[in-house]
Amino acid sequence: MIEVRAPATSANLGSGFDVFGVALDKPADIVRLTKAERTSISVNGAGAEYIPEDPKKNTAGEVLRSLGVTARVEMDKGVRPSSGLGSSAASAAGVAVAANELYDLGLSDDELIHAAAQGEKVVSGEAHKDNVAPCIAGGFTVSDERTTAFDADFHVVVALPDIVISTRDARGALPSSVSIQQRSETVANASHVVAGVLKDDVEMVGAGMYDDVVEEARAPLIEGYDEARDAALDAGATGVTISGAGPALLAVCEREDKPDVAEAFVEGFWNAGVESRAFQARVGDGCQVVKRGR
Ligand SMILES: Nc1ncnc2c1ncn2[C@@H]1O[C@H](COP(=O)(O)OP(=O)(O)OP(=O)(O)O)[C@@H](O)[C@H]1O
Ligand SMILES: N[C@@H](CCO)C(=O)O
Repeated sequence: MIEVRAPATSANLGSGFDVFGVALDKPADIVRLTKAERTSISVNGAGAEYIPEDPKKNTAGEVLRSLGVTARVEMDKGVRPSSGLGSSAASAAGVAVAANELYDLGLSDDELIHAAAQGEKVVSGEAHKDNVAPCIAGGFTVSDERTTAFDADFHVVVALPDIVISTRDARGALPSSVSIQQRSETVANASHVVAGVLKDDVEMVGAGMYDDVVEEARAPLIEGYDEARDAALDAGATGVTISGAGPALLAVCEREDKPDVAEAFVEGFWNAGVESRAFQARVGDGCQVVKRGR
């Protein structure tokens, strides 16, 4: 038996749509794998009632299939599904890491990320890696065919409004083309996110997250987006963006501003008539084996 802690992640960081991601120090899923002749999945915890246990419909089942192994999978969900915090990816990544250990597969991080991304296909129809990569490698990641992981240590606040958005629907809201000017602005902003991570400069990371393509298309799906974003920026956030496909919002800020930013987020949503909760976090590690047994 192998038990793995798989952290929540925040994909995109605004300008890095489908490419950037960060691992968060909380919340996390716990995934337990035991060798078995056929794959079975049981799900408990946050939003378990919305998560299929059929291996063909659960990201975990698809990952095991792509690795060519079978196992009994028990998951305790700490990351609520359809919130924008990489819930489906946490299971996919956790199972990939656990199966690698359980069956001694000897796979590299890049190979595990590729396998975990096959699980994401079950949910959104595409094998994007921007959640599974930081979930496995930790820190800040840049992914296309391969993944580059950077140590990153900055503080964030996450707001979770009482709204449900599926990744599939949020992708359906996107424009099919962008102007050449939007393209160069996005390249500049995304470059500043990477430079900010490398220089440990939260002002630069926050400013670089600005995005007027994906963010503008998705903001109308999140009631209270403008109010919550403006309130968090006024309270000291250096940048605010939709986390993954939403509805969670992610603010980057200095450590000492976290309580004010969290309060401002909740008040901003409240002023728009939307209930929410906010929590303080920081960029953290990827999947960790927490227990080994028989
Ligand atoms: N193991 C799993 N954990 C969570 N959701 C799963 C899992 N397997 C399948 N799903 C389905 O995936 C959907 C949630 O995934 P979705 O990508 O929409 O949200 P998310 O992973 O929380 O957010 P994001 O990718 O935007 O960060 C739900 O419909 C859920 O039933
Ligand atoms: N990059 C993805 C993340 C959600 O899984 C999106 O924004 O659609």
